[in-house]
Amino acid sequence: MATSMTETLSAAEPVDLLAKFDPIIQTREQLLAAGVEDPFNLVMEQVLSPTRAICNGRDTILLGTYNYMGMTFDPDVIAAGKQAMEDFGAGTTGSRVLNGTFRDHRDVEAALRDFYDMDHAMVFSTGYQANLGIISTLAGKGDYIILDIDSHASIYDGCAMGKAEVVPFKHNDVEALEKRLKRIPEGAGKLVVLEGVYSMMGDVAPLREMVRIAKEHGAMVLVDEAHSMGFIGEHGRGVAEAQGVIDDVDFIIGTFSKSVGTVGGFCVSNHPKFEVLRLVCRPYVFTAALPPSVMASSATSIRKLMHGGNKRAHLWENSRTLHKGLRDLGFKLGTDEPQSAIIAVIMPDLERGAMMWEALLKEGLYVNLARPPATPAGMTLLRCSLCAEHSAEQVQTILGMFERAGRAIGII
Ligand SMILES: Cc1ncc(COP(=O)(O)O)c(C=O)c1O
Repeated sequence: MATSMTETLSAAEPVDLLAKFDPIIQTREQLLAAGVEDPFNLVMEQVLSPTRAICNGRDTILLGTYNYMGMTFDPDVIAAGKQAMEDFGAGTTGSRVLNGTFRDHRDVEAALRDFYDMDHAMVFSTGYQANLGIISTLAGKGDYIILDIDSHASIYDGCAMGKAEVVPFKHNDVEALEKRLKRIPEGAGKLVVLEGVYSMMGDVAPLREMVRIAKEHGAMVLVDEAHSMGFIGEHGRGVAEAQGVIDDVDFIIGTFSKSVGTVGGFCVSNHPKFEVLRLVCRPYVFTAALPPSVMASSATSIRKLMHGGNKRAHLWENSRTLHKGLRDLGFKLGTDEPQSAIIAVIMPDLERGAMMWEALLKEGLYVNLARPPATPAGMTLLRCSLCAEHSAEQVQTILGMFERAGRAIGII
């Protein structure tokens, strides 16, 4: 006898594939029940400048964006995007290897080659996809990826996709890296993956020593410079440049979603066979290319970043002032000295971190509430990221807000 469709569907109770996330749902509900505003429900209703926005109805200083160089509102960056949208339309509707390569995709890759003084540049839809694509394509089954344990999720996902053997080492520990490299079988393919600046704590990698050790052991080196492009190093090329090892790095990964102020990701390299990656890298081939407007804005921004000397100096000044001010107030910080534009304020626990985050928001300050699993060692952080457009007065205002909120919550 034939069973009806409804009977068949109601016969078996489905295993709820979302049930494994119950602890996350509970933590969130506890915080909401304690009256803490939902950090995931923040809406930028109007953006007034790179450093100010109306968020959830409040005029707010932005101290938690990656708009390090304030390029989102640069008039030339906006004009280039508008013009490209008029000339080429809103989107590409195709992969780079089919109908998705427009004039501005070529141009942004030329801008990247000039910026890094490298032979090859390949643009992806995001930095996440750049790591996913480049790492999974370079290192596959039988190869080894030796990576800092605090690496960004996109690096881990790239490793998982490629199925290489993953060998993590203790964060920023040169000896641990060497030990791991020594254990890898002779003749195996090896890719050492590092970041210039680690985005949770804002600390910088000892690339000079690490790149040397990697090379001594016959490994290729990839450095993700997402959080250093534009303001670290003599030409803003990042930590590898600042530490004098950029010529020994095989692949640099970067993103447009931070200093460049748009969206997109990239890899630059001097490797003579680099261009083959365009044919074999799945997250490059099997997705639509970014709109020409985004590419034109990005190219303009990158070229302006090449001449960003004064802005860089001001960003560093802001970073030093905020770091010293917070330390003097008694906050526990992620680094002893400011090493980048990110300053991590370590909270005693998630609950007080969330309360502090909310108190700051009520003061009119937005910072990132960073929590496990994104953070190292289960820490809760209030992550402050500075912009070259923050004025000296704004930095003082920010310190006043931290002082009031910190005293109200009892953290200082
Ligand atoms: C180190 C690092 N790599 C890659 C990415 C991904 O960049 P995107 O936002 O372009 O996907 C990020 C984003 O935060 C990052 O911090």
